[in-house]
Amino acid sequence: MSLLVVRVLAKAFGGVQAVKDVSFHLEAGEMLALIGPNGAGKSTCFNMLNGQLAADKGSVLFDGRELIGQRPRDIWRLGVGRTFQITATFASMTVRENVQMALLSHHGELFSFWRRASHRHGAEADRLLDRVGMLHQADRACGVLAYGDLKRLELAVALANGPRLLLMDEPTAGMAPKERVALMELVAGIAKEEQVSVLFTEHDMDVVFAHSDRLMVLNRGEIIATGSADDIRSNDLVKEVYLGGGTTFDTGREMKSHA
Ligand SMILES: Nc1ncnc2c1ncn2[C@@H]1O[C@H](COP(=O)(O)OP(=O)(O)OP(=O)(O)O)[C@@H](O)[C@H]1O
Repeated sequence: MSLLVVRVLAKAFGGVQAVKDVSFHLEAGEMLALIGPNGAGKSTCFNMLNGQLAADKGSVLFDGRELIGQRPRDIWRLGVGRTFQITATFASMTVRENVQMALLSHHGELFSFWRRASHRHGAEADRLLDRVGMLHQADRACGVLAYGDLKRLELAVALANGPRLLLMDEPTAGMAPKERVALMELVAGIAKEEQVSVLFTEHDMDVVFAHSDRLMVLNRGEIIATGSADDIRSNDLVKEVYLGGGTTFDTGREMKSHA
């Protein structure tokens, strides 16, 4: 059985049907990209999957358990992690301390005072930092990190929870092209080696085509296409939605308009 099975998920805001009967599945270790123009419903989908937003209807089975109706914290505890468009780390703490905080939280030890916290889970924090290529910066304050390094740290923080599914909302937003490739190679490696499934949204089509096993295209709340990069590239409806038809997906293109 698939790790994640989403069935007829829907959400309206007033008269706007933001997500309309969305159904899909995600396998262990799979990188699935959810793409679509601005306002297509991607964030709304994500917010329902992790419990931040109540669905109007539908079902989200994660490893056989229903997530709809559960609180975000409980969904997170079940192993659904999330990284944000805006990086969420503590600027005054060191890189290592940020990961230690996440590990404390994972182990249900957040009642500890920080003085104790800084002495806990150091080895595990370093292992995670090594995994994301940040061990050499472990003692630096988070506030002075370059943006790309913050994103790596954010990934380590998400991994501290031992997720089996990672929801990544535009993980490479604001990064230089080279950094984008490096971050997504890292994520793809982790997905395969540790069998973590990744559902991500992304506007950079180079990133999407290079690093997803499968893609889903959302338009006006509905999935209009699912398939491999080649399937999606050659899909006339997708081209129409993104490009107004007629053209091809160019290298470096960011798909943002035509909602
Ligand atoms: N809290 C809200 N209240 C009212 N309308 C909303 C709300 N959140 C989203 N919408 C509307 O729902 C639709 C889908 O929005 P959503 O943010 O999910 O799209 P998106 O694909 O994530 O867009 P983007 O790529 O710009 O982030 C849009 O029409 C949006 O205006």
